[in-house]
Amino acid sequence: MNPLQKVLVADDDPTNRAVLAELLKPEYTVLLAKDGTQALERAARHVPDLVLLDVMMPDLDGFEVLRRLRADPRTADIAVIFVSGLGRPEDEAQGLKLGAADYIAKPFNATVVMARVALHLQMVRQRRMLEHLAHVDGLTELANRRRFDEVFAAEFVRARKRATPLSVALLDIDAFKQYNDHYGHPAGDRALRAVARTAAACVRRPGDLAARYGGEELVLLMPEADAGVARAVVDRVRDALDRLAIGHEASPVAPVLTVSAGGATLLPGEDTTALFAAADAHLYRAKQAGRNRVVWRSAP
Ligand SMILES: Nc1nc2c(ncn2[C@@H]2O[C@H](COP(=O)(O)OP(=O)(O)OP(=O)(O)O)[C@@H](O)[C@H]2O)c(=O)[nH]1
Repeated sequence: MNPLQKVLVADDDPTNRAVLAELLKPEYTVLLAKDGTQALERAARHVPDLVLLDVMMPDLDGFEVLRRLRADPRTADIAVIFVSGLGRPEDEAQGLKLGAADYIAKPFNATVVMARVALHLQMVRQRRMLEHLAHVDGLTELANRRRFDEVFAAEFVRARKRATPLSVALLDIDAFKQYNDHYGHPAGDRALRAVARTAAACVRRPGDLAARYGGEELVLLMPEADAGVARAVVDRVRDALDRLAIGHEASPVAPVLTVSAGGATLLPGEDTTALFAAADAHLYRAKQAGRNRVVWRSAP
């Protein structure tokens, strides 16, 4: 049992709240809400792993609270169990149709509540693990290409809607084949992890994403960064790698591991495919021009 998992108990009856809190406290972090409004506010602020939600509450009823939780991206995925005095099958069916994980009728049995809470929290952990595996590259621990594609599509929509800049940079390790040939594949893996860590440490703004696009190619997604800001981020990565000074005796470019980078900032009328292709084309130019440099698409 993970003591850090958070359970929010939302019930207008102080006795019910106290009973549930006492039950849950030894094993979970318990948060309390005395009505629907407070439940929504606490759920958005603390993002609990599970909500035990009363149905009949004075301001917003539990069904409405669940609808609003689902409508807010911050709380949409939180598991909800209804704990309700409405014990008719149609009430239970309505709760489950709205997307509740479970429905417990009052008066409840403490052992059954605890067993169901444990079961649903285990499912939450398993779902998170699957999401992690689906989104994270195993070697570098950066976001993987699938995750990048999802975030790129979402950030593109946001950038268009808000008329804010969106920049993409592709980074490719120079002479990495020679590195592997010279130092061996396990050392190549370590170097790749070091470059990934360095890149991740340099993209620090909320919304920024560093991902492994494939092989020895990383991609940085920088929402709200214009070309100047984004290029400075790539320069930071290159400076940090310089300081790290991972020896590369076999490189024709420098005695240490270097990267080439190509970047582009979204133009009016451009889609994600064209923006990515522009960054890629400029990476190619950086390689052609001798590697160990950044080439950014100039503004038209
Ligand atoms: N160790 C290791 N090597 C990888 C991994 N993914 C890709 N590579 C290697 O990266 C190398 C990429 O080779 P190339 O595409 O020729 O690129 P390069 O040698 O860096 O040449 P330039 O990019 O033109 O400077 C190949 O030897 C791949 O085997 C990985 O996960 N681990």
